[in-house]
Amino acid sequence: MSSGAAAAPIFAEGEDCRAAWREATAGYDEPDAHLEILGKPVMERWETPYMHSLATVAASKGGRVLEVGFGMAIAASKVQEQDIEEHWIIECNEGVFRRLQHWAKAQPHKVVPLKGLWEDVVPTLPDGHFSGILYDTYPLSEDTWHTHQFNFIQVTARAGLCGEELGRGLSGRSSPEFPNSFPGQGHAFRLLRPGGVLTYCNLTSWGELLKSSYSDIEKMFEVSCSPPQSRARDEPEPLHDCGTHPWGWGRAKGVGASQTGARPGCPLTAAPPSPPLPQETQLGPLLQAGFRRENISTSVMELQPPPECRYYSHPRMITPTVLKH
Ligand SMILES: C[S@@+](CC[C@H](N)C(=O)[O-])C[C@H]1O[C@@H](n2cnc3c(N)ncnc32)[C@H](O)[C@@H]1O
Repeated sequence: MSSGAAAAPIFAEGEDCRAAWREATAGYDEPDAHLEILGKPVMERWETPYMHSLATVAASKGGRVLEVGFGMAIAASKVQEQDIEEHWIIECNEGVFRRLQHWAKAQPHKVVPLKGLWEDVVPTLPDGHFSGILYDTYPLSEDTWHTHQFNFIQVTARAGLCGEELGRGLSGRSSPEFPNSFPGQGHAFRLLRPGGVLTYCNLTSWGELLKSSYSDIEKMFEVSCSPPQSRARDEPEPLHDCGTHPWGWGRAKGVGASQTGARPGCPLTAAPPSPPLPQETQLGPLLQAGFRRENISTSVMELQPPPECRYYSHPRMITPTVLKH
């Protein structure tokens, strides 16, 4: 790959691959070292130790594991080596899904392949169904490049609900659109049983942030922020800006008020937080979804990507472990 290609941004301004992604060719190369879809570097074999780290966390509680995004089956194969009962996998691309079906036939533990965008499949899955979740999909548009994982993690916002109601989960009612999505619970939190574990990544985002904004990968994940002290222990993090994080998270493109159903006149929108945090802060959405700070940890591994990798050049990679109490 030329250095020109290496320097090109992964997404051009306004680029949106959503409509074409499902039918697009899954470009696995001959040594099975790379997967490209619509010219995007979706998955590469050098990530193997990192994928194994994520898979080990996701399978660490045994039971039924949900994996979102199949790619090259690197993580999935590691999950299958663990002491689990079932392995449910969501994948939206046709070619990748065919590979998943073929791969599933040879696995030691039951595989449940689920075809479609996770945004369509996840709301159909029952509450508390999984002991572990591994979320590793791919941004399908420039506007979700840095934030798609938050759509899976953060509290579901519904038009007509003020941020305060959502943050406290007061209404506790589902919507006809998403019968299994309750305001006050993000998808990940809802799907996990108590004691279950979530792990996830967005390397296409994190690789970019580590080029442009951060040199310390743990800082990139956490960014220093202290939750308000006055909150009761069991109370979820309140929202701000009708669906945004109280310290400023959520005003990023794609997760702003228009998407989260902001209600004009919501008193929380009147006072913008200060100082705002960068849009990519990982901790805020996890806390807002109901996970507790003391149950969120990370481990860092050394792994040098090959120089030709377009999306990641940092020599360290971070594995989150997020336990549901
Ligand atoms: C980075 S790869 C996953 C790599 C995998 N963890 C591995 O070890 O090989 C991301 C996968 O997520 C799929 N994907 C992207 N967006 C998705 C969505 N919204 N719903 C379901 N699958 C999605 C892509 O087609 C791709 O196969």
